[in-house]
Amino acid sequence: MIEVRDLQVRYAGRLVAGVPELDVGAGECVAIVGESGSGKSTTLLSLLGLTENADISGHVRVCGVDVLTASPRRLREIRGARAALVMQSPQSALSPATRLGVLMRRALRLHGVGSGKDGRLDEIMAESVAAVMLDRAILRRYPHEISGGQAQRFAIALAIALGAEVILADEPTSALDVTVQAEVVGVLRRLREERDLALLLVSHDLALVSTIADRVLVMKDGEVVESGPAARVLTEPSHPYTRELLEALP
Ligand SMILES: Nc1ncnc2c1ncn2[C@@H]1O[C@H](COP(=O)(O)OP(=O)(O)OP(=O)(O)O)[C@@H](O)[C@H]1O
Repeated sequence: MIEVRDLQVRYAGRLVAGVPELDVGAGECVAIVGESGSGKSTTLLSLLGLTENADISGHVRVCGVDVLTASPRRLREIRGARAALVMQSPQSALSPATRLGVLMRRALRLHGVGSGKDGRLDEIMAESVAAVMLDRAILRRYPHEISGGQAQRFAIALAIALGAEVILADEPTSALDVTVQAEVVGVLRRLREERDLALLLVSHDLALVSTIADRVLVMKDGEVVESGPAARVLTEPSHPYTRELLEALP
């Protein structure tokens, strides 16, 4: 689903993200961890061709599309629909005067989901909301009427309704309190298993990562300093920086 080789992202000549190798298959979860400014978000955004003004080299394939050479049209086809980005505070990205149901319906129509005469649109919306354990009544609410955890789950529901095969999540739970974080992670974990989603997660929260990721990439100052199975990296880190991150855990 995601295949990265020798990715280098530079701003004004400075290397801000260098990733030699990153693969995420269907049903897998890979996490990128590291301190603020280490290049995690830049890596994630570059996978959808969303790093404006950056010089990018290497090979990036997402859902079969060669991202670095694809036309804007081809990129628009995978963005949102096949590969969805879930950000830290999705509420701010939602139009404030539009009910969530209207917003979801528009997004689905835009991508041609549930179109035709079979009237599947309502069914798809109801199914996706149920899949993230939200009450259907949420579709009648406005963005300011829902909590951060609900907004996060709605963003995931939207991705599912659109038929996403890949979810790229940037600090999906860091704005939430601990109980709600666990709920959102639980939803992601279940969906990954039930729907074979490929999940790439950016987080500075190693405790969270240990509960969901199969593999971990540790980034520092724009470079991957360590990578491997989560169980190994998080228990027997080989790089001093990873040890530092682990020691900083409460
Ligand atoms: N559009 C841009 N133009 C110039 N520099 C940028 C741009 N976007 C990011 N950077 C720089 O790239 C580096 C990596 O930033 P990035 O946001 O990827 O880090 P991060 O690890 O995700 O940090 P955080 O956890 O704080 O989001 C930073 O030094 C940042 O200032």
